Amino acid sequence: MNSTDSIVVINAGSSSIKFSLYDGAALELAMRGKIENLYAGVTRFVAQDAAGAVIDEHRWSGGAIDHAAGMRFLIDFAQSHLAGRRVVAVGHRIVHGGVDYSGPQLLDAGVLAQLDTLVPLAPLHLPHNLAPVRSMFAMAPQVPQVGCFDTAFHTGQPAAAQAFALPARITDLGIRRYGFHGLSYEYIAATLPQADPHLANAKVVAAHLGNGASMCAMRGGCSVASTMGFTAVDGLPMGTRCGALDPGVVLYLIEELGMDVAAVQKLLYQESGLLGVSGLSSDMRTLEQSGDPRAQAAIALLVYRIGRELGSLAAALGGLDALVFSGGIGENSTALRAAVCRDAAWLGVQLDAAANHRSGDGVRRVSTAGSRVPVWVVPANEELMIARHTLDILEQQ
Ligand SMILES: Nc1ncnc2c1ncn2[C@@H]1O[C@H](COP(=O)(O)OP(=O)(O)O)[C@@H](O)[C@H]1O
Ligand SMILES: CC(=O)OP(=O)(O)O
Ligand SMILES: [Mg+2]
Repeated sequence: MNSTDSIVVINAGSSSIKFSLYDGAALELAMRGKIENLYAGVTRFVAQDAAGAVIDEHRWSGGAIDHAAGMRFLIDFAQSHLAGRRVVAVGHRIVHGGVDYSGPQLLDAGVLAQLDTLVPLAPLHLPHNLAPVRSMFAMAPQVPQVGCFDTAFHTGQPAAAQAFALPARITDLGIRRYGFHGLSYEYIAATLPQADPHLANAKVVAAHLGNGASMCAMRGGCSVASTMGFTAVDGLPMGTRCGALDPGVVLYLIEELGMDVAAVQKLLYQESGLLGVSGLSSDMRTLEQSGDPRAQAAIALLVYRIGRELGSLAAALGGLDALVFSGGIGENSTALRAAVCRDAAWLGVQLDAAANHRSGDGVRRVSTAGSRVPVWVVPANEELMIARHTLDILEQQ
């Protein structure tokens, strides 16, 4: 890697595509951009330079922008802003690695074919994660591409945390709990001890609350348990996903309501969560600004489920030394942080109202000096983890 060599990172989520450009072996951020609200009423694109200054913005209305159109736009944008840089690798977030991929992986046609078989385990994500890899191979076959898996960080969880109480012949097929948002948790695990060295070996629960949402129990920076399981529909209610559900509900939907697999999948992944409960929107900002009681009911259900999971994850850890908020909601919603922390007072959590409201976009502590359990906000940075893993793989070639 010399100073004009760069790594491109692509993080295709369920409702957004983020990209970042990192320069040289020090992985200095040169530029980042995001298309958000794909498929929704107004899709927004914004690109920023390393200092955070906006260098371009764009809006589309009418729900016309899907993942493919978003990627085409981003590729055109990135190509016209490379300014003499040489792209030496592209790193991708890939949501599911199944049983076979427990670390970053150089991608090729064989790996892609294997990952295609995991699409039913992450229908909202994996097709959108894999499509840009194929477009890049078609455009620039000589540029190495690296896949970084959301599931990888959780592979060291204790056996009990990974198990469903199903017969061994089913478990042996790989039907077990995996956990997701691993790149986000890995970044938090790396960042928190820098903010407070006392937390290096601590029992930490981190909540990644974005359009997809999960929580992770970490001990000494390693994943011990997660609210997401076999798929990213488990655990907390999300923008459009239902979260944990009695499996009997699925049987009832099929047997008694006559729904087929596609209809059940659409209901659980795209019509539930904040959108389904409120009947209004999957977007937390919209719900918070709404006076409609259904919007408040949806937020209250999310807060309730976060509180229940927090107790469960603290039990998995045998205690709680710190609580971390991340993701679009966790970083920005002061009201949600306040509600969650109020309910978690019994665990020794005491939020500092002024610190919670103070605007800022860096790593920050938002609990009182006397709070037994410190509360931190750590802005998600899955992209930096992907860039680091991609560089590691490049250096091993
Ligand atoms: N200022 C804010 N207040 C409350 N919620 C916010 C704010 N900014 C963003 N959000 C919420 O964050 C969520 C999107 O999170 P994000 O992590 O960007 O999504 P993704 O999982 O697609 O990457 C949306 O529900 C959005 O409304
Ligand atoms: C795993 C997952 O839910 O991802 P996202 O938050 O990008 O939807
Ligand atoms: Mg996300």
